[in-house]
Amino acid sequence: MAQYTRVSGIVGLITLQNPPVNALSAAVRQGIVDKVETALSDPKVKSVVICGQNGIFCGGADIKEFGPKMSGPPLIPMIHAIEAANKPVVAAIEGSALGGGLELALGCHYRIAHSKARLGLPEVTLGLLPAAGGSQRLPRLIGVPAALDLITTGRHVTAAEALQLGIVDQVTDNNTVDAAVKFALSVAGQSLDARRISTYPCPQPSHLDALFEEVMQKVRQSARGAMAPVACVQAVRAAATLPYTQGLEREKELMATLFTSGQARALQYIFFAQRAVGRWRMPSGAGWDTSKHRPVNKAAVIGLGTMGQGITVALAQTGLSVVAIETQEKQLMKAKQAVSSTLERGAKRRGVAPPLDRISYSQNIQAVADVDLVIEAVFEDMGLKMEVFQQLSAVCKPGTVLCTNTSALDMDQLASETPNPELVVGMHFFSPAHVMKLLEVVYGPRSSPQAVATAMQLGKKMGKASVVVGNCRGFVGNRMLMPYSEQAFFLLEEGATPELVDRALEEFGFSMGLFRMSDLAGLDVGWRVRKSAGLAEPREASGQSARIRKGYRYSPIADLICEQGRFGQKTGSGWYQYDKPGSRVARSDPWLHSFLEQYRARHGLVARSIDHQEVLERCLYAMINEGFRILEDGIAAGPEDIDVIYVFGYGWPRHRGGPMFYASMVGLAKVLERLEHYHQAHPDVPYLQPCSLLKRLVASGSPPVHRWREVIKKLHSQL
Ligand SMILES: C/C=C(\C)C(=O)SCCNC(=O)CCNC(=O)[C@H](O)C(C)(C)COP(=O)(O)OP(=O)(O)OC[C@H]1O[C@@H](n2cnc3c(N)ncnc32)[C@H](O)[C@@H]1OP(=O)(O)O
Repeated sequence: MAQYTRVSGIVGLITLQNPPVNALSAAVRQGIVDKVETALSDPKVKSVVICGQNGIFCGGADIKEFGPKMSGPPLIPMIHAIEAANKPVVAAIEGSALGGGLELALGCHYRIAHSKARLGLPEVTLGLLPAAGGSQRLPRLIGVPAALDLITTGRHVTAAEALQLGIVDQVTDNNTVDAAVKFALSVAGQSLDARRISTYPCPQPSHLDALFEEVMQKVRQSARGAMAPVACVQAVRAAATLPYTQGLEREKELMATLFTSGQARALQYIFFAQRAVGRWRMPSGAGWDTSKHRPVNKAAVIGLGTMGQGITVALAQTGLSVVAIETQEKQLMKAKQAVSSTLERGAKRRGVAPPLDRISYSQNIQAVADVDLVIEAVFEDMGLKMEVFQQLSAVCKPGTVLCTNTSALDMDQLASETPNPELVVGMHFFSPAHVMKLLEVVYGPRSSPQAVATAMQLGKKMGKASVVVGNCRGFVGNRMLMPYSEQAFFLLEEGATPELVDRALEEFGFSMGLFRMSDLAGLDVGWRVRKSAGLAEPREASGQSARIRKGYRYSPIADLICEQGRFGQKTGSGWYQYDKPGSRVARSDPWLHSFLEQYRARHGLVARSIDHQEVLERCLYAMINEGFRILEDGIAAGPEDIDVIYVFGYGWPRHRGGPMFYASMVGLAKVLERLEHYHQAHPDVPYLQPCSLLKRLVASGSPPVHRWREVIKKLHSQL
């Protein structure tokens, strides 16, 4: 797992070999220990180069091997032995040097990087800290503020930034190993006293306490209950205040708490889930490995409202030629200006030229005649979308993939408007589309695997976490949102306030509670959907029937709020009040509280005290229950798909791994028991009735989340 050769007569070359990313598995660590010993004991060898095979230095510790019983040589003494060597050791960094990979490089005496290499300590994103000496060496090398930034965010830096920070000694555009060998020859025999980072004093910034206090506050605010970023700050503080060996002890102590934590498990699960969703499969059996995508060089966006503008920006930033269509001249001009200034701002941030000339604007749909793929993003109205699809079918060249950016409409109905329904898929972007990472790629019964593969490939190119889902009302994300918000409305009827519900959800880790989020998104959107579904009809002001639809419990509270013209932030009031329309600071609203009291009185409801636990159980377990139904219906292929959707698109706290992973951590039997309890109390709420897949999983001993697919497969084969 590590190869050793002697090059240029006196340089020992150690090559890490563990495809695809040369992760530091037990075998690789053993290989490094053995080959370093060989090199150091060979009198002909005067210096050593460490590199990785296939153009990547090292992706860090092998995450798949993490567990209670770790075998193989530990990293800390291995890296220490390299640093203590009496012959210069040079790291030749190509591709990535991440986590343990960078820590290994920091143990070397010199670091040469290729100009395209990326370096970083992303352990925090896996619920860990750089505990192979990284939290102690990096601040000694580049100073406390820069080390805090890298370690608490886990961000990867380019070779150029690494050079500027002082992480690497040289950057090359040529063959990195050749450059490192040349460098190793030049430093052979030189003193290494000044090259061992662990012996450096840690640079002391002025106002050390204030700096740490400020960073800790920032981290606590953005981490929302995540432990790792806090531990990272504590570890760097140890580097700044303690001698190296004591700092290392502190690093070890902090890591011990993180390593076995549920948060680390959740974050590592999400790391693999994000990659697993790329291996998509449709119920027909066709999937990522059997379906070839069509090349997309030119795409069109139809409809330049907020969503269409965001999609246009995202496509242009990906390097595609884009035809942007908007029939209303005034809106076209407004959109052109908005798209251009977003592209200019983004380009300025990245220090590149804005890709303005990649976009052509038109009011005429004929302009899409030669594009490879179209994304329709007009107003959420089936009649309008059908009209657009009919026009597209007449205009587009044969084979053009037609995508609809609907969040809830039936994409199969749209497909039926075209002579080639196999070319139609949904691409559900999230607003703002150039920022939000999630993309739901929706297939209907007639969508071809090639059309799905094309949309998935485009999503990947755009840097989206793209998830393939089946066609149903709300797909996965919005479908699960229905029971979640319904429970929140019921809780208001029973005595809660928006503030109480939001506080419980935010303490759980959501970036925003449901009511604050709804105010931001706009309450009128849901109102329009409920009206078109025949739910939000004007009814008697009081009496049971006002709170019943189709025989089930319904809360008209949100409809009544909308009837008052309270659509959220944009109108200056919704579930909260705002200083003025468009203002973002939500304030508790006495009007809303007295409205709730009057509402309860009118309907004969007696307010009771509701605690955070009930808020979480009712909102989250109802949502999770729907997640199980989605799996049962085959709309999502596995729990990972649902979890990636929730973490990347709905603000679910990443350190809790997504709703389905969370259910497995809580215990499926407990989730089932609480759902049964609440369903007994509210028998007229179907979302609380435990779904049969959940019962089946509990009956089969609540297997871990990665084994649910087996149970689902068995269930489907019996249907
Ligand atoms: C204590 C803890 C210590 C000392 C650590 O080092 S923790 C690990 C820190 N390292 C990381 O967090 C890096 C994780 N990896 C990546 O960011 C990326 O994989 C990459 C930038 C190194 C390469 O990206 P890319 O080319 O896009 O490839 P993929 O991300 O798709 O990965 C390819 C497959 O390799 C698997 N992989 C990647 N890194 C690791 C790892 N450190 N351990 C185990 N396996 C890893 C990844 O899961 C892909 O495999 P599949 O899931 O597709 O089977």
